[in-house]
Amino acid sequence: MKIQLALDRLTREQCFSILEETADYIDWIEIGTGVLKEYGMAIVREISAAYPNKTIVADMKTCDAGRHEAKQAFEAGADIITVMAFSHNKTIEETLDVARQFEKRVMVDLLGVQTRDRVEELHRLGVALFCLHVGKDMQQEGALADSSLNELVVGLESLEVAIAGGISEKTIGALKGIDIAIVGSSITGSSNPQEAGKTMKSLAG
Ligand SMILES: O=C(CO)[C@H](O)[C@H](O)COP(=O)(O)O
Repeated sequence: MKIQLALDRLTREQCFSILEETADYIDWIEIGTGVLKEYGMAIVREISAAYPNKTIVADMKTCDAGRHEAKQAFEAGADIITVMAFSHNKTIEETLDVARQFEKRVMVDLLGVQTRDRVEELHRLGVALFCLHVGKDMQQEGALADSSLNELVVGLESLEVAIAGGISEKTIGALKGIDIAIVGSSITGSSNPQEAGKTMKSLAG
């Protein structure tokens, strides 16, 4: 399983310092939505230039104006952008179209999606990378990401599946059938991000 490190609620300096400590243990770098709102596409340009061998995920959480936002992020160096599952189909189609032009990818964030109907529809539209997601605010009520979320996508062909939502050293080992574990605060909030990243990588297998 790959590790996607989510850089959320951090300054530019903290992002770079954590990346320096953890780069050996992570596969994909996610520039979190809050970091994008603070620093814009400049930080996508900086991180993609500093880490040319990593896959750069810009957590745009796009839900409208898909063509524009996808172009903006891909031009800045993102390899993958996130788009919300509830977006209009036109938004999904346009982001997929731009991704094809740039030879990049779209990850559709299933935050809030509870039934397979929408997932199947998105799959028919050409979505091949999904993120099962328990949001930060849901986590405050005790919800955490686990393999049961996989029911939303199981059986759909030619998919890669990521999962996010409070993944920790205690839970990562039980994530069955998942391709990418998105880990944020368990690493970025640790007093020793390097050690936390190393442990996560070894538990991810
Ligand atoms: O997309 C996100 C929030 O919307 C986060 O990147 C994701 O939840 C991972 O962070 P954490 O491990 O701290 O939950």
